[in-house]
Amino acid sequence: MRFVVTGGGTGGHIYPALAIARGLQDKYPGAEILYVGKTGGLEAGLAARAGLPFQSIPLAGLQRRLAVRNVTAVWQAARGVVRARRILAGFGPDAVVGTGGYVCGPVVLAAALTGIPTLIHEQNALPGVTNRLLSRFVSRVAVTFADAVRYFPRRDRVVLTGLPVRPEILAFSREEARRTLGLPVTGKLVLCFGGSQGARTINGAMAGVLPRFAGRPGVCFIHVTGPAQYDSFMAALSRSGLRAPQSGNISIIPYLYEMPAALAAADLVICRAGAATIAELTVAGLPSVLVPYPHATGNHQEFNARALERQGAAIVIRDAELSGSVLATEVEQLLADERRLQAMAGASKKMGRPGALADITGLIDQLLS
Ligand SMILES: CC(=O)N[C@H]1[C@@H](OP(=O)(O)OP(=O)(O)OC[C@H]2O[C@@H](n3ccc(=O)[nH]c3=O)[C@H](O)[C@@H]2O)O[C@H](CO)[C@@H](O)[C@@H]1O
Repeated sequence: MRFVVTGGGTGGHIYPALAIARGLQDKYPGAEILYVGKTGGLEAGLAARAGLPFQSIPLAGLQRRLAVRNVTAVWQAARGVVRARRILAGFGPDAVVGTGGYVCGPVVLAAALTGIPTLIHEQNALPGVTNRLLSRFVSRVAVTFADAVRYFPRRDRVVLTGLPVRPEILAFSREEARRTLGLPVTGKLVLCFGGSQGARTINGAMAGVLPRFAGRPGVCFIHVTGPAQYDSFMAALSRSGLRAPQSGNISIIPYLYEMPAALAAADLVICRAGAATIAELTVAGLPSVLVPYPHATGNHQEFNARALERQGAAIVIRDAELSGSVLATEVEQLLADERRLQAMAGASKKMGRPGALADITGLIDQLLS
């Protein structure tokens, strides 16, 4: 079997493509997989690290407003389709899978026009432009959120699968996870992080929240600042009397490599609303306070967050309304209300799709027969 996977621009598009590639390799031992990405994109390095051969297409991104650069971009996209057709003719894939980002456009379109079975995966509750355009041509659209379905005109082709999460996320029991992290087995753990870069406003609010909980029995905090903001966060915190990164029940770190263990150990999470983060929260069945990143394209993080809020799985605080006292009040109330926390955890778990990868590779399998 031979497959092409394509998707690029940000990790948010690339990691699901790599997860699907792994799923296809497991399902079809010996399958050959080619990653097609943008020339000079982040995907080239990540595909190489995943051991996948890579071919590239030169492309410029479209500007959202009317711009001269768009003429070049459209011209490059047309040439991209020609280049993609050549790559596909040379490789001869049985199916092509796209996970969003501009590069997906020419590759998936060229495949669809040549009659190769195609599937695209949409990570967010508000679908991206490329996937919306492509949905008219592809064989199947796999979505992460039920809320995304209405944006695709050909609903009969849309299937709710969820977003494939890294398998380690489900590997820990709560006790094992707490031992791994050196935390007490009893008591509540509040985990707080921004996206992979950290979040300035969440850090600002947490500098007000943490001193209120310092030394309080029965609750501990892990706060992840993001690598670039660690020093300024520690400086801000020391002004309120907390100096050490590890003081009693509070632990402050620049980046959390043990995310799977931390999610298994946590009782409440405070974070942004990126699609991968939300897939992980719901697979783990965790209640959350979500602060969507307000500058994400089309404000899609707010759509992601509201999808959880509507099901009772999360509380949403808008970035502009976040402050130390707003967040501290919310956390106090949640920690004091075990029944509410349990109800939110149950709602979150219901939205989780641990079988997302199997469902996606199953859909691809159907397209082959
Ligand atoms: C700023 C922005 O536009 N981000 C977008 C980007 O998300 P991006 O990939 O940046 O962010 P996500 O929230 O989707 O994923 C973050 C990932 O980093 C991990 N992590 C984070 C912090 C840490 O200390 N350790 C750690 O392991 C999380 O567990 C998660 O797996 O693409 C997603 C999918 O299109 C979108 O939904 C997001 O809105």
